[in-house]
Amino acid sequence: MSRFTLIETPLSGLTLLQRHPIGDQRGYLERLFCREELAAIIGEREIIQINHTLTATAGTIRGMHFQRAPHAEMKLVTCLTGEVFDVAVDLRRDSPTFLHWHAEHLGADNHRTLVIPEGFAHGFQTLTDDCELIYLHTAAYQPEAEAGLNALDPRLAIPWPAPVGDRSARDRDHPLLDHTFTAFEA
Ligand SMILES: Cc1cn([C@H]2C[C@H](O)[C@@H](COP(=O)(O)OP(=O)(O)O[C@H]3O[C@@H](C)C(=O)[C@@H](O)[C@H]3O)O2)c(=O)[nH]c1=O
Repeated sequence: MSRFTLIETPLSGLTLLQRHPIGDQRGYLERLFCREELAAIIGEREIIQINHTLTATAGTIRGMHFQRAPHAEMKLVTCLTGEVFDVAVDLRRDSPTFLHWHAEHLGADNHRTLVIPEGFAHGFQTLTDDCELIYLHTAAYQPEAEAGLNALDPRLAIPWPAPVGDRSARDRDHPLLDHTFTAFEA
């Protein structure tokens, strides 16, 4: 029995997972990750770090973040409590969808995970209070390799669904892309 359906998105390599919980009278059990079932998208990568975040207030935006090469990583992003508008931006040099974004609602109720490969920036807006996300990472955290896009950059024009709430100082300071921008070394 398959625990996941893999759903392609308009951005090649960016995959949505529909998780299939196994329910009974007590509730359910579901897999958040399975190396064997996800081999087609995970390949030889290994999950080497798992992060958990709590975001207290609806409307908060975190991101858009990525790690530069050679520390680029794949992330599997899951929202276990609450609901978020989750966004990935294609930063791959020469990609036909360069700077295009794709968004999915991830939440406790829809059992969906977004698999964000190397070469994408990631961010989200909380749509409920007390959102808890869990991230599975294939590379170690490297603060010196961290980079970001401004979530409110007009060149990205991401239609955040709720009024923009709290953001970290770092995220507010990410510069806007200018007309000379062609690519990050993501
Ligand atoms: C990501 C990370 C942060 N930290 C520290 C740095 C800082 O003191 C504190 C909070 O970090 P940040 O402000 O970067 O947290 P946050 O803004 O939530 O960063 C996250 O944003 C989303 C959009 C992502 O995609 C994640 O990969 C991650 O970049 O935790 C670690 O120690 N290990 C880690 O792996």
